[in-house]
Amino acid sequence: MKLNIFNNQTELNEQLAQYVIEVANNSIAEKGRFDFVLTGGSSPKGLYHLLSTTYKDKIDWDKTYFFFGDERTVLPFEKDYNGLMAKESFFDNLELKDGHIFYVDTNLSPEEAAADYKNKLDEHFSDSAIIFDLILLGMGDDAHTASIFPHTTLVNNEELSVASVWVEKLNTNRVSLTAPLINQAKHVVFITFGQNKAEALAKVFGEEKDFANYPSQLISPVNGDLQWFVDEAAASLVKK
Ligand SMILES: O=C1O[C@H](COP(=O)(O)O)[C@@H](O)[C@H](O)[C@H]1O
Repeated sequence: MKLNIFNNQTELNEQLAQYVIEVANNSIAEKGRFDFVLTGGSSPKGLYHLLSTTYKDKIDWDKTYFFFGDERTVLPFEKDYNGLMAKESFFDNLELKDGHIFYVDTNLSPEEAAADYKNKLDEHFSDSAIIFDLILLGMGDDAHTASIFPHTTLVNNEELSVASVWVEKLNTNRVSLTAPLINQAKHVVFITFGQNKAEALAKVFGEEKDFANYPSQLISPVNGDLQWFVDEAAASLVKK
């Protein structure tokens, strides 16, 4: 696990964009395509914009496939749908071919949407192991990641799968990749900045393992690498 600390969001996004470009180009050179899982929330908007404008020509988008680590159970493209944020800040700047974006179908019930997404992943990976090239993750100020929230069933889910989960504190369901599935990826990167993430980040990097309270601690790729891209503010309470 590597903790990369930057002075500010601008530097963080710039360096993370270079990292994504490198992983994308290596993946395309090695296997002919780049399977890229996006995070939702607000943190990645600047990165998505940078990749799809300034660095648009640095990645072969015809060989790139986009997925989502989690989705909120609002209807597709309604406010708060993670896919809407990605569409507006990323995809709308590119000329993507059909079939390159795997949205979660929230017209279905949460359970059905999770099963449907897992089927689509199995199909894309031709029924072999689902190993993404790069999974980008955010972290909430409660240390949740994807939609693996503290004290939810997803904390103890040991399947390599996609699951629906009831999140009591938000009074809603979510759909999320499970931690074991995330941990199959070749590269996992957290993007985390701002003072409001400082306490959670210190806990996640603390010596005590407490997955129920700090689900981001569950992320530990089996054969891949884990990087954190954070700013000084978020890292301010981490013991160095
Ligand atoms: O609800 C969510 O929150 C996390 C963190 O979001 P951020 O706004 O603090 O960046 C995000 O990673 C996840 O995809 C999203 O559904």
